[in-house]
This record gives sequence, C-alpha cells and structure tokens, in this order.
Amino acid sequence: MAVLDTFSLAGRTALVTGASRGIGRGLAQALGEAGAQVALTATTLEAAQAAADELRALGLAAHGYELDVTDREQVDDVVAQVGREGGGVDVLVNNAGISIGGAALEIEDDVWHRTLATNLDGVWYCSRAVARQMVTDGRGGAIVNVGSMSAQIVNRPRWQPAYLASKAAVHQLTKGLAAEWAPHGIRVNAIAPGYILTEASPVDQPEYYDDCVAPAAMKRWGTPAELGPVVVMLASEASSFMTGAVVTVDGGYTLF
Ligand SMILES: NC(=O)c1ccc[n+]([C@@H]2O[C@H](COP(=O)([O-])OP(=O)(O)OC[C@H]3O[C@@H](n4cnc5c(N)ncnc54)[C@H](O)[C@@H]3O)[C@@H](O)[C@H]2O)c1
Ligand SMILES: O=C(O)[C@H](O)[C@@H](O)[C@H](O)[C@H](O)CO
Repeated sequence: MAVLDTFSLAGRTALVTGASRGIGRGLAQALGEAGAQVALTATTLEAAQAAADELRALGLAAHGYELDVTDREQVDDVVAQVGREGGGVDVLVNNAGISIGGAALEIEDDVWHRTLATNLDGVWYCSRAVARQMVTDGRGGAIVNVGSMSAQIVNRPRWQPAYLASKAAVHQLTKGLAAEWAPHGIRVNAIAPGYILTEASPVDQPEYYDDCVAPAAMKRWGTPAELGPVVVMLASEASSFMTGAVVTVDGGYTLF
C-alpha cells in the first residue's frame, strides 16, 4: 500500500465525543476528510446535529448523536446505535473533557467528581462499550484518547488539580487498555496537546502570553486543525505498529 493510502479512513466509522466545538469539532472534520463516516456526539442533540450539518456541507459523511459521556447507559446505547447504523464503530476518539479552575484548598468536592466523571469515567465507559463491540464483531479497531501535557506538567497560573489528575490517569489508562486489547486487534493511543486555542482555552488573550505561549519552544499556541493529522495517523493503518503511545503535540512546551 502506498504510504499516503495508509492514512485513509475510507469505509470506516469514527465516533468522536464532545465533537460540537473546539478540538473535537476539528478532529471530526479531519477524520471525515480522511474518508471516515463520522458520528459526532455532543451533550445536546441540537449541537451534535449542527456540527454534523457543517461537515455534510463540506461534502463529508456525518451524523449527530446526543451523548453525555458520564452517562454509562447512554454511552452503551449510542455506541450500539452508531454501530448498527455505521456497520460497527472502527474508530473512537475520546475527546470530551472539562477543566475547572480552582485552588486545591478551595474547590468543592463537586468540581473534583465532575472532572473525573467527564475526563476519566467518560473515557472508560466509551472505550469499554466500543471495545466490546469490536471484540464481538471480531474486527478490531483504533481508540485515540485526547490526553494533555497537563498529565506531566502543572498549568499556571490557573490551578486545576482535578484536571491534572484526570489527564495523567487517561495516559496510563491508554497504556493499560492497549496492553489488554492488543490481542483483539484494538490499538489504543493518546495525544498530549499543549495549549490549543479553543473556546475553553482562550490562549490568544494577552494575560496567557507569559505562562502559556512564551515558554513553548515554538512560541505560539496550536490549533485544533494541527491535531487532526496526528489523530488521523493514530486512527488509521499509518500507525499499524503503534499502541499504548502518547504523542506529544505541544509546540515544544514540555521540552524545558
Ligand atoms: N484546548 C487546550 O489547550 C487543550 C490542551 C490539552 C488537552 N485538551 C483537551 O482537549 C479536549 C477538548 O478540549 P477543548 O479545548 O476543545 O474544550 P471545549 O470545551 O471547547 O470542548 C470540550 C467539549 O467536550 C464537551 N463535553 C463536556 N462535558 C461533556 C460530557 N459530560 N459529555 C460529552 N461531552 C462533554 C463540551 O460540550 C465540549 O463540546 C478536552 O479533553 C481537553 O481536556 C485541550
Ligand atoms: O493543557 C491543557 O490541557 C489545557 O490547556 C487545559 O489546561 C486548559 O485548556 C487550560 O486550563 C485553559 O486555561
């Protein structure tokens, strides 16, 4: 197979969580451009369908589904539905995540629990539901988790202890599931983005420059579009011998 053909996702179905905006929206579009039929999921059906409409307007194959990743029953139902409608889920991108700021001595327990529920339990529920389907179908597949450089560094000046813990857990869960599911032909990898400009991460604002932009070797923030090619690689045969890897995409922020 010619090298660029190994990146093709033609004939595959990809499910993306938190796909209505930001990084998830960008990744959904990249997967669609690589040829996948994309199931865009979001916490409201309206947001999911609006994002799917945008992709279809670009000539891509996309459908929207309501999915709150903290709701295990809904996860199982949506994965089953996407599987039925798309001939099985071949690619799962666990993107949904929240980061709530607050000092450790001050945050409410609710912040801790909500963060872990979304960023970690959500990855667990979605991965397990998709892997069960992949194993039952005997087809294998690829899971890509959106981790973070926050698994290894502490963001400043905004403290977010639950977020840091959740992303470190996602990286290690990636490795654990990769080891367990390799015999089933399921590869599990993660990306660890640095600062990416999104609604949740307004790093173009001047107050972020000193801590978030200047320390990166490339002295800039990244965009969701710059994560797309990396995720397409991890989702496709282009990374056929990769599993359990965490690929850093941070403009050199964590070099120092
Ligand atoms: N932006 C960055 O600098 C950056 C860096 C590293 C990692 N990340 C990670 O990338 C992912 C996307 O971040 P973003 O910057 O695009 O943020 P964002 O807030 O724009 O997007 C997050 C999406 O997740 C969705 N979401 C939240 N809770 C959910 C739930 N319970 N169920 C389903 N969906 C839910 C939101 O509705 C939203 O659409 C997150 O996992 C984040 O931790 C972001
Ligand atoms: O590195 C990351 O994982 C992200 O940048 C997060 O830390 C948040 O997006 C940031 O806290 C927003 O201010």
